[in-house]
Amino acid sequence: MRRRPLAEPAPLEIKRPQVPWWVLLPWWAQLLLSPFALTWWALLILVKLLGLLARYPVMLVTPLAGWLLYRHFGTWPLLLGVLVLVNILALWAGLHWASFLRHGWYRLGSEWRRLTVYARQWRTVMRLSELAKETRGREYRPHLRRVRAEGWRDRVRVRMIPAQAPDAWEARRENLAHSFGASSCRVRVLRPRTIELDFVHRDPLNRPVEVPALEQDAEGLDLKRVTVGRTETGKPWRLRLLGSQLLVVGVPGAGKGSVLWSIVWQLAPAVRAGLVRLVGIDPKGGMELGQCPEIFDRIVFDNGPAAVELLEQIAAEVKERAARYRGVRRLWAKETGEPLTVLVVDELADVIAYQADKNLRERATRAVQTITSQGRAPGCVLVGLLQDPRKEIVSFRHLFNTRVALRLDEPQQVDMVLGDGVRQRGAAAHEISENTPGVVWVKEDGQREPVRARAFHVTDVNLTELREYATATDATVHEFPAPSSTEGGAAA
Ligand SMILES: Nc1ncnc2c1ncn2[C@@H]1O[C@H](COP(=O)(O)OP(=O)(O)OP(=O)(O)O)[C@@H](O)[C@H]1O
Repeated sequence: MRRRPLAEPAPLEIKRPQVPWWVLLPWWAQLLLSPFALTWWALLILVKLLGLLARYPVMLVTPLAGWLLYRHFGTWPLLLGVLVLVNILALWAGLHWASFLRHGWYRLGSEWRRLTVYARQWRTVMRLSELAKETRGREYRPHLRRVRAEGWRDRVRVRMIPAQAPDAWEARRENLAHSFGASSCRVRVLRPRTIELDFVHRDPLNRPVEVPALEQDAEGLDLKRVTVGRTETGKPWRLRLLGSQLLVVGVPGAGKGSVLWSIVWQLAPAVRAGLVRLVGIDPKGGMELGQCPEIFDRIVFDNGPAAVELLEQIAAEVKERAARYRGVRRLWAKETGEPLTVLVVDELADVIAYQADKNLRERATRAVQTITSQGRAPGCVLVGLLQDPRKEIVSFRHLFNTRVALRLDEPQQVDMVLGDGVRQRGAAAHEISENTPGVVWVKEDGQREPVRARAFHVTDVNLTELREYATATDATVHEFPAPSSTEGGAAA
């Protein structure tokens, strides 16, 4: 009788050995193909070497030049060469620190960090974080492209593997940051299949940005590029006011006030010169705008009938100006002979959503919609501040073409404020620290990339200065040219 085995044999758990196809060719065919194969390999090695040279030019060329100098001329010329190089670099740094940092120090830093951090660990991190995939014996691994170190962050460009989406990287941001020794990691989509990872080491916006001195006249002010703070790359944060409608959203204490006062601060010379007219509504009883009411032409401190009437007057002004400009000009300019109207509504929701009187609420909503949808060309700008960006509160967010997200609670709120896909490009407003009020993510229509910036820190002392400035009597008033006969005729 046959005895049954005690246990089933385990399935064979080894990989089938794979041999290259050319091994199976007859020897004469291999001999015939060998010159082509050798040329191919030589070309491959050459391309690899050129690739290395392109990635590490400073780190390869400098020692190579030193070695050649030493071989041909000896030790002293080498030392002399090193001395000359050090002096040139010191002179460069002394004369133009910014360009030395950008093209010298950061260039070397990029190569160094690529070699010692990213290239060294790339394969392991990709495999362990399951961003590399294996199928039918072949491994697909995301490709490490350009690395740029900028001191506070490293920008690492990556080509994703087929069938991969940026979401996979979004979900592993923490893992990647820890693996590469950064404090956080942002994912930005550059184009199909190519993303850029920002490995942030420190926040360049962790210190408040001081307000500049008040300008005495409005000569240098460009209403399409009003500087209201500094971006994380160290450049001025410029907001487009002319031709814009602005929505500023943030949780309480996020620093909405600083965005608002930075705008007013920079507009003050134009207000004094009569080029800009500021109108304000502060439903919180003047807690915010009441700090410097003198700068406003008209101001209302509640969300009742007075606020609604003011909104309706501005909406009527929009329509009247639009009728006059029709066929004459496409956008407000100084030459129209009338000021740009900037309407600031602190806590917009109090006027259009929380007002208990349905009639007032609806009238306010209609007026705000008219201003935001038609106000751009006739020179009426709405700066609306908001805590809650939900659709039930403001259903016409799309009418604001510049959107500023301060600190928010949830990722969904970021999408509501900045629009779909902007968070995927790195604008993580829900991750702004409580310790950095005034830090924002801004998205302007027509600009692909969102910008991270910090508004000026406008203190109580600055606001006192602004009050004095607004009430000073020695201001130079801008002389508007007489409106052209066509515009005047249309108005009549
Ligand atoms: N840009 C900034 N730089 C430094 N500190 C700031 C900045 N903006 C605001 N702060 C500080 O953060 C705190 C809250 O700011 P602010 O009152 O402007 O917030 P808010 O969003 O307007 O709050 P709320 O909705 O309650 O009015 C204040 O103490 C202010 O000094």
